[in-house]
Amino acid sequence: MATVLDEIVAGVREDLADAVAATPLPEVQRLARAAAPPLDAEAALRRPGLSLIAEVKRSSPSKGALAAIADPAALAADYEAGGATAVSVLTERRRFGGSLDDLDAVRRAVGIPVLRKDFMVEDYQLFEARAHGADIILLIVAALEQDDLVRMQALARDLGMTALVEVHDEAETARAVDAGASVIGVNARNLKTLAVDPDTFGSLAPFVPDSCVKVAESGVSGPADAARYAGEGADAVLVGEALVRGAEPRRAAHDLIAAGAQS
Ligand SMILES: O=P(O)(O)OC[C@@H](O)[C@@H](O)c1c[nH]c2ccccc12
Repeated sequence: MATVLDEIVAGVREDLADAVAATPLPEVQRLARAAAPPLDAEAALRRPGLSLIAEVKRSSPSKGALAAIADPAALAADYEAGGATAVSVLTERRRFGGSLDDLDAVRRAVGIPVLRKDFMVEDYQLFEARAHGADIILLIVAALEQDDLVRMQALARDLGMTALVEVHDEAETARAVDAGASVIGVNARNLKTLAVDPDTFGSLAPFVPDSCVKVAESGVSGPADAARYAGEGADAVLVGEALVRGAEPRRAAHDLIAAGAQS
């Protein structure tokens, strides 16, 4: 039976065919090489203290519409002012309501690294991310064959971007490490069932080498969750829903970082 992840990837592939028809690969490659140089996101994430990757997220497959984000640039600027290390922008259209327009708006608004958060299954999408100013791309191990994971990670590096390699279980963590990932994200949300298990990070962190940046993704509802992940060894937390739903994203970002620093 097709999982949610399979369905999302199928939709992404359909949209991708339209993108390639509109802007063929050689053109998107040219735009990627011509873009302003990428920021060193990995170095930023390695700075002491708990880093926050704050997400611009309109909808999710599990909860539907999360927030009417009228001005993604203003939201991202608030995240930066609150001390976020990087901004994640969901660009997947069908289930998350995102777009490359959101990425462009955020890129213009902030001076910190920007993550293109999408379901990357073709090299084309990496060039496209770079052309739109991304410094970080997401590679979901569960959505990729090992040779694709290895090749796409190398391509991200070649383009000067950082790959955030996402895992959900021990086997995927081993694949990420084998692929030479230097930034590993443990997603507490199972992309097959959409359930969040807050113990996922703590149980997988011991399998992530200390040389890697460890990112705890999903299910952070407030400062206590950020502090817990920091205590379990997270270098960074990736937070979406709690930030977009709140009234004061700048303060909320600040409070998450402060809680991580204390633990
Ligand atoms: O909104 P949350 O629970 O704070 O989660 C943010 C982020 O971890 C989540 O959006 C996410 C993590 N990995 C993904 C992969 C694809 C789409 C979305 C995601």
